[in-house]
Amino acid sequence: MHAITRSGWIEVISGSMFSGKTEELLRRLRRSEIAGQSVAVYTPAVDDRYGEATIGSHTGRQWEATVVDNEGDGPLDILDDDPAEVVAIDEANFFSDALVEVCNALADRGSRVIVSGTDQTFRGEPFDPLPQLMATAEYVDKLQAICSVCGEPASRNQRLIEGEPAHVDDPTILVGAEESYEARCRDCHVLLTGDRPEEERPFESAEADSAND
Ligand SMILES: Nc1ncnc2c1ncn2[C@@H]1O[C@H](COP(=O)(O)OP(=O)(O)O)[C@@H](O)[C@H]1O
Ligand SMILES: Cc1cn([C@H]2C[C@H](O)[C@@H](COP(=O)(O)O)O2)c(=O)[nH]c1=O
Ligand SMILES: [Zn+2]
Repeated sequence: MHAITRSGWIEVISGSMFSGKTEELLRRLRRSEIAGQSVAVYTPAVDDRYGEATIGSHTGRQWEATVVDNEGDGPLDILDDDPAEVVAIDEANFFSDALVEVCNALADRGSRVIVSGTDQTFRGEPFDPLPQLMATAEYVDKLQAICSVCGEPASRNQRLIEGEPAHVDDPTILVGAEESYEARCRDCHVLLTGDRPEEERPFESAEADSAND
């Protein structure tokens, strides 16, 4: 916390998938631990890629975490825990907007809050609640990966279903890594649009169905 005001602050680490967000989060946590600060790490229940109670990078580094219900008011549970000096929340893109309130309440109480998450959906649209977190934070780092097609810096998340670009109507949430996503630049990012025959839809999209009602 700040010495004079005793308030904390929010740091956001964002950018495309594979850009090193989790590695950077783990680096900051290791440094906090070396400094002898108390650290609490949270991960959403939806993301079980690295085992339930850990956060993990694409290179295999891990850190123990508390699993939090990411839906609705679930993130508010974090406020019931004793406030740690450093509070880290990974995969912020899976949480509801309640996470913004939680991060601000923790910072008001004096914690250094480090939030990591990708800021764009596979469509290239803002991925809530990252825009709100980035606007409220004191510090924002936006990282880029390497475009899998051309090798330029990559800001976008290319979703691939059975090797083919995803369709604009596909659901927003699809947990995954290399098997379903690539980092791509603006120029190489591809999104299928237009009508598709029912049998070519790789999976049912609740969002598309409700939009068609
Ligand atoms: N296209 C890519 N661009 C950059 N790094 C990549 C790419 N694909 C795989 N990687 C690996 O992913 C690591 C970053 O992993 P991670 O921190 O988990 O990223 P993020 O949390 O942003 O998804 C890199 O250090 C590199 O080893
Ligand atoms: C673009 C996009 C991503 N996701 C999911 C896929 C992964 O499980 C995470 C991002 O992980 P990372 O640590 O940033 O590599 O988000 C999604 O559900 N929908 C999307 O549009
Ligand atoms: Zn490219």
